[in-house]
Amino acid sequence: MPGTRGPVPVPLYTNGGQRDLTEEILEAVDQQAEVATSEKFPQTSQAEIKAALDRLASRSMVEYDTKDREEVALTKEGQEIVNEGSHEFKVWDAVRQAGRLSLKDPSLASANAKIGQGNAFKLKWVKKDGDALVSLTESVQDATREQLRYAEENRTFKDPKAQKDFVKRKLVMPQKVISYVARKGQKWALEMPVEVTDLTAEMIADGSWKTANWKPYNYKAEGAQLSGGAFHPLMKVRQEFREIFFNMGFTEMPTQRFVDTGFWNFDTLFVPQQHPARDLQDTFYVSDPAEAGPPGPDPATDIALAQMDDQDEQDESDLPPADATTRAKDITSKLDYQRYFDNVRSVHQDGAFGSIGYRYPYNEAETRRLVLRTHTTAVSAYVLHRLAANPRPCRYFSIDRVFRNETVDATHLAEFHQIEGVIADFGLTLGGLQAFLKRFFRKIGVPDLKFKPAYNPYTEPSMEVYAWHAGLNKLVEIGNSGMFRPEMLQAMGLPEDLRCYGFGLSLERPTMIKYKISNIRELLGHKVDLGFIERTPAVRLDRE
Ligand SMILES: N[C@@H](Cc1ccccc1)C(=O)O
Repeated sequence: MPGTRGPVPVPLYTNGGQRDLTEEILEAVDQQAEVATSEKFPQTSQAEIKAALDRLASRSMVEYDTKDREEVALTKEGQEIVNEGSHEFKVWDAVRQAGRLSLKDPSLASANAKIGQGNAFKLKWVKKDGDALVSLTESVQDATREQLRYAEENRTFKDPKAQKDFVKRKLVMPQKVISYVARKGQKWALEMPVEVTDLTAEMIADGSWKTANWKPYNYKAEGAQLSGGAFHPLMKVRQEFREIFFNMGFTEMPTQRFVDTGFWNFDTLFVPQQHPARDLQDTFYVSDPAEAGPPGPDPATDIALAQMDDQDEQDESDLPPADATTRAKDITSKLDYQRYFDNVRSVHQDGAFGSIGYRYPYNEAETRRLVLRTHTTAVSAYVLHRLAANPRPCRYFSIDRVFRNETVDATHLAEFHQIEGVIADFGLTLGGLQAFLKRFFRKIGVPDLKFKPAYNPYTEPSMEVYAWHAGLNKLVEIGNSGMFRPEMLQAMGLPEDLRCYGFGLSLERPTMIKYKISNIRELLGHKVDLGFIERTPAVRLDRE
């Protein structure tokens, strides 16, 4: 019944009847113009006092200043002297009680007793008499003990020189003490008003929101930590690279096949079957099952590829668009895997397409062996072979895992991510590859490349790509590249004048540089700090 009800009472004060520090501070400030809180609340920690003062200061109820001063606290030894007397006092006391105290007496053996003895001589409290000590006075004034007693009570010395001396003797320790001096603030009140934080329907209806004591918004408060999924830094950098590739007209290759055959991983790329890269020390072989069937189409890859690719073809064709499965099958039907296999064997064994071959007996069993792919070029070979169904200029890329049987150290793991690009076109030249690489690396903020001739079994010429590393002050290798060999492409059934660039680099290297990580195990593996993964911000490659 609006109108019949009075304003909703907004409780002004609260704290459940419990006395707390804020209340005590308010009371103290009410009684005294200025309150030195550390003296007023000697039992309360400075951190608690500060928290209470901050609560009051944020409401302008009090103001406070921070003061720090130096105090001394007794060490264990200093406390002992206060309790029992100084070392020299103890020596004198023992001598006095004994009348004569033999120098060999066990009570004079300790290090402290030696110090005490020396001091007692200096003070003329005792003297040597033959092989014993005798007292020279009936009573003494133990100044060391008195000074320490004063320091215990007052946390300081009367004489600053004495303080220095006592610190040096490790009888007291200096300490910095922070304290606060509080006084009334602009909105002084003896009790903490309740601050309203929620606007309710009632407050709007009865107008009490106008006079309510609103809690000011704290712009300095940090937001609550979000918990939830987070992209791995590698995936963030991968996304940057993907966007660069997409912007440059590349299509992404499906790379879900971590296990591949010797055929696609090595043979199609003319890595000879005896090549050291194929050794157990370098490559992980799968033992169960150890072999695949003969080389042939992989429907999963084909359909994924058809989903992303062949859009241009579709656009140009008069036929209604077919679904990816149909298109994948259509492409497969135009490919002759047996002939391709025979061609690969011929190039290895006897030479073909202008190549003299490696001239060794080709072992078919090696082609079927299952391996964890050692490079994503295995996928590029598969995709290039499919291009033979419809040879045309195209650009493909992939960014995914590869596996190598390497000794794990600060910069190497047994698996890493390879970024790979492939460009097929008619009449490509090596100069064009260099120009492309310069453009590509400029987009990720790496100018001024250097190229060094290199060797890959599947590219000729091949070039390692180097860039100047300002931090290390030297050229560092950042990638590998080349033009795929004609006997590789022609064996696939691609036309003679269709040429192909290939290049690859690791994803880990730019990621480690961007996130300033020097040990790869901070990025991958069981030692990774999940907090780091969760909190790392996205990076931007310095895209053009
Ligand atoms: N596969 C090469 C990269 C590469 C790809 C294509 C052509 C040339 C080189 C590597 O592992 O380093």
